[in-house]
Amino acid sequence: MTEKIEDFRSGYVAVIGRPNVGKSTLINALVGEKVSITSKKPQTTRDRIMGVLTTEDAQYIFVDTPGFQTKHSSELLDRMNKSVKSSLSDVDAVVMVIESTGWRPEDEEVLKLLPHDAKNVILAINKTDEVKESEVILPLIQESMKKFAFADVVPVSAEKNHQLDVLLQVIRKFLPEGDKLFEDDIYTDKSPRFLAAEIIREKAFRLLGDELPYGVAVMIDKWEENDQGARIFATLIVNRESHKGIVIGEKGSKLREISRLAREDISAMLGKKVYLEVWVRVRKGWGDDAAVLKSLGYE
Ligand SMILES: Nc1nc2c(ncn2[C@@H]2O[C@H](COP(=O)(O)OP(=O)(O)OP(=O)(O)O)[C@@H](O)[C@H]2O)c(=O)[nH]1
Repeated sequence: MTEKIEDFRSGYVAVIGRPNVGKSTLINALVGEKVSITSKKPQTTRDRIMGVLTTEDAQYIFVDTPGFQTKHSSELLDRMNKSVKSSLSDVDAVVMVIESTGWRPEDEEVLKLLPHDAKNVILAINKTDEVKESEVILPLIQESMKKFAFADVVPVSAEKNHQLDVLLQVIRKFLPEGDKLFEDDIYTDKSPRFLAAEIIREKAFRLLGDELPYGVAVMIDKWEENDQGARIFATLIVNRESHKGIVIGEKGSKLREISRLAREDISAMLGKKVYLEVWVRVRKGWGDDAAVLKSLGYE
């Protein structure tokens, strides 16, 4: 059978929103693969990570963006904000995410990044599972339309997979007609090395909870891989000497647990055995250090 699917569409979709509104969760739910890292702490998505969803009639290439930061300023945050702006050019559709609990000043800041005459911005009102939908959502939609000429507004719950099909149909209208840009089995443009570093960082965030301030980064020092397995050596970089002890934990217990959980996930990702060694190193104020940022890939 060589029946051609009429009107196949494919294009780029930027997902924007302040930290913690659920951008990563939404992309993960849509793409169905773990492409970006979620955590209860804001600012965990530090880079543009693409997830690709191919359906019968469309291919959606999602560009995740870091949360827009307005409160703090350092070189790192500056670069993150620039990355938000650059991800808005060259995309076919923009999905702006807010929470069902309503507009916050930081959401308004994100809105300011959008060109006023943009016709391709869809508002996704996320976490509808957290509110009484019937009472809250309609007024919120009306309020939102006064703030910006959104092309459409879709209430969703990324976590409960609610209304995501509707969101996809709405996005599809903005994608240009054309063939797939990616093969079906490609779901991320990130190297296993990058994803492994993200996994280690996620485990550190999860295990250390509120003990660990934002200043933590992961570097992969060495990566040896063959058909049977991989040997990976990584360093967790923290801001202060006192943070080092927190990450290591009593008799090394925290660091061991971080390594164990990360090893399981990396092994599942690579589909082979993994030996993982994680070290902790102190780097004062790495958030402002251009050289370190560059080595971590934040150009
Ligand atoms: N109840 C509920 N929680 C959600 C939903 N979507 C996301 N969350 C939670 O909200 C928190 C933040 O989600 P993320 O996906 O990390 O948010 P983000 O916008 O990518 O955050 P940054 O990476 O900091 O920019 C996590 O604890 C999610 O589990 C939802 O639909 N319902």
